[in-house]
Amino acid sequence: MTATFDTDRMAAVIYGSEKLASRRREISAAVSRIPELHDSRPLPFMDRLEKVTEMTRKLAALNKHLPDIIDPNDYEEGLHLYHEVMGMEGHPLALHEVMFIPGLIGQGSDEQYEKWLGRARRREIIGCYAQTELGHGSNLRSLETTASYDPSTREFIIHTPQITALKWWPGALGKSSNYAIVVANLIIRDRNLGPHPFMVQLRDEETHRPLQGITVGDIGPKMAFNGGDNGFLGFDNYRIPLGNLLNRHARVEEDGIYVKPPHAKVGHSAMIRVRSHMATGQAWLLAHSLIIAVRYSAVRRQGFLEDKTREVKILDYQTQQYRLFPSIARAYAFIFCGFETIRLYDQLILDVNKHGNTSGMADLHALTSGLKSVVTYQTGEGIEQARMACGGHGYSMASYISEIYGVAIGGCTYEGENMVMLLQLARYLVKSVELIKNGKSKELGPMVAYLAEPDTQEKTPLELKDYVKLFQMMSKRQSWKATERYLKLVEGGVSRDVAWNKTAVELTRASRLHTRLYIMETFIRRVSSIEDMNLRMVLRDLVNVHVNYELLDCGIYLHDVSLLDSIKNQLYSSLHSLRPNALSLLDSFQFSDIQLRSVLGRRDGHVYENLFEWAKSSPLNVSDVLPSVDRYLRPMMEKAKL
Ligand SMILES: CC/C=C\C/C=C\C/C=C\C/C=C\CCCCC(=O)SCCNC(=O)CCNC(=O)[C@H](O)C(C)(C)COP(=O)(O)OP(=O)(O)OC[C@H]1O[C@@H](n2cnc3c(N)ncnc32)[C@H](O)[C@@H]1OP(=O)(O)O
Ligand SMILES: Cc1cc2nc3c(=O)[nH]c(=O)nc-3n(C[C@H](O)[C@H](O)[C@H](O)COP(=O)(O)OP(=O)(O)OC[C@H]3O[C@@H](n4cnc5c(N)ncnc54)[C@H](O)[C@@H]3O)c2cc1C
Repeated sequence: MTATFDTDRMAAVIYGSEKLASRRREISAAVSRIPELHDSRPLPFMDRLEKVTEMTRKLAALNKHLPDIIDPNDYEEGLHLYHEVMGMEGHPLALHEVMFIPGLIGQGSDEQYEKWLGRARRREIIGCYAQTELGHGSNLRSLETTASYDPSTREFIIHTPQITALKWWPGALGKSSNYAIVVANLIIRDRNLGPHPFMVQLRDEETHRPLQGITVGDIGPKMAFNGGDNGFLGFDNYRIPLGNLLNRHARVEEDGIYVKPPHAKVGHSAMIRVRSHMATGQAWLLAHSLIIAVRYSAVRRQGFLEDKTREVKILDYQTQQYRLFPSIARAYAFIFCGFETIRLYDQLILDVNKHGNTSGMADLHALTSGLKSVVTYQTGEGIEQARMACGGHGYSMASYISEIYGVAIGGCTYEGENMVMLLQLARYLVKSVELIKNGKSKELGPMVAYLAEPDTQEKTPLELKDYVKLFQMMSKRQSWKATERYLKLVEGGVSRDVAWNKTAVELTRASRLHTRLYIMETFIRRVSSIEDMNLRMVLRDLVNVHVNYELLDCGIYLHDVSLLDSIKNQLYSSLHSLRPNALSLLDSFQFSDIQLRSVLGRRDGHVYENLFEWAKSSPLNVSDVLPSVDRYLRPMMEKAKL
């Protein structure tokens, strides 16, 4: 089937500009010409140590070639080059770029930039972000690592009081990093001032050996990210200079006077940054799995429809379309709302760092808390459907989908466990409903203004604005229902914390609906703004799939469920309309075969030949008879014959 649009033009919409889309193609082509930058053999055949070694080898090769391929100051070009060469299984600089440098920029003073930023950017030093501990990840107020100020030497003494205080999980900490931003409780004269970020040298810059007072190592294999070295870290009264407290916002004077930051949570900026980028990051993972599944579904033939002389492409089955197409729509929706969220984050950082204005922090915290939770969960769902859509071959590592899944669902946990983050958004929603109840609707932010709208009669949606209206109504009702349940318990004498816990499931439901509404609205807004009518029409088909699917999926929140019948029909017809463009919508992401690392999803479509070659290359097939057969199996069978 031929698509009705040009994938290069769609790539420009996905990546935000013609220039970036074409630079991405050039970068992929450049990488394809440099064998040193390719995996030396398929990653799924490697054990953990080989993977870590391979990632480190490629990283060093990349560092060498990087200035010939990209403008080192161009963040987007760099990101693409990394995805292409390093893939998704982790590497020594994984946290350096994502949290260490941004953490230093967000929390460090100009003087501290002078000291460490240039060195970090040149990669003279490698850093990570060490916050989570063995005993606590979500509840930052219970972190146990301490940084006690000693005015006599103008130093902080960093200490791990017990095993639960060991830092545990930080990416690239175990074996690669020689520096870390360590989050520890600042203690001045026995007063605990809460978690603060400190720049800490962990290893000798010459020998790479841990410094005296530091215990550091790798935490072992994980569901994914096994090319990376997530680590543990302990401190035994380890001293660092006063100047190592990252002090753009909070300061300690030499005599121990504490100058507090303009907002209690301003030190969380590195986390907010990653959360703001997660929608685009997850969209990219979802699109990876979908292109594999849709390419395969356009080649695989199984069973018959009308024509009994030729088996049908499995992509023509309505169930296959229902399994895959709503996720294509979500991948696009996540990309578009992700870009909008990144813009909001960039604006906030400018406001905070340049103008000391922290007024937007609560809004962005609420938004990104909900967004990271919904997007990671739905991405996991979509990838798992993509795997099942490939039948048995999806289960093989040749598809690479299980690796993508493992990486993606890490996002449900890191950067704030999803339930915990949904409950953060819920606090914001409850406060908003309380404002309305107290006659202060004017104080509501624009994203929650709909919570004050009166209920109207539900009617079959015909235009996009009708879908938004229905979704707003469902979301509003759930926020009110959860708030009223919570307040009733409080009014009945239950403590706020216990009442909150007794309402928590309803609260998370409210957060999900609010976030899904935001995703839907940004998707519609972006598609409506596209000038190229041809592209806009294709994306409009995608939006139709999205709004109908989302509404059906949330149908239990409607009062009049009879509406669902017409929505079902609209969904089935929009799946059918999308079929001719489904593959090209994914081709528009322009992932190269090198980047995809999937034998099943290669562009050439020679699925069976490629799978056979892959199987033949398995290390188990190097000899016809394995030593284990000689050692155990044959003797066992011989014995049975006696
Ligand atoms: C460019 C590329 C970037 C990303 C690429 C995309 C994908 C990534 C690819 C690969 C992944 C690689 C690496 C993964 C890296 C993972 C790194 C980590 O996981 S780092 C560790 C992360 N840890 C967490 O996220 C911990 C989660 N917990 C918290 O954040 C907090 O504890 C909490 C749950 C938010 C609660 O905070 P706290 O206990 O401090 O606050 P209180 O309960 O006291 O709440 C008081 C009040 O403050 C509000 N609040 C909390 N946080 C913020 C904030 N950041 N901003 C504004 N306001 C905040 C809170 O809501 C309360 O408000 P109130 O209701 O009182 O009004
Ligand atoms: C791949 C990966 C990479 C990571 N990288 C880093 C890194 O670079 N640096 C770093 O510092 N950390 C990192 N982490 C750690 C990560 O940030 C934490 O694991 C995460 O914040 C969750 O905390 P936790 O493990 O303590 O889970 P817990 O908080 O113990 O969660 C366990 C369960 O308890 C529930 N729960 C907890 N609190 C509440 C509550 N208040 N209300 C309701 N339910 C609750 C959760 O919903 C969950 O179901 C990484 C983790 C992973 C998986």
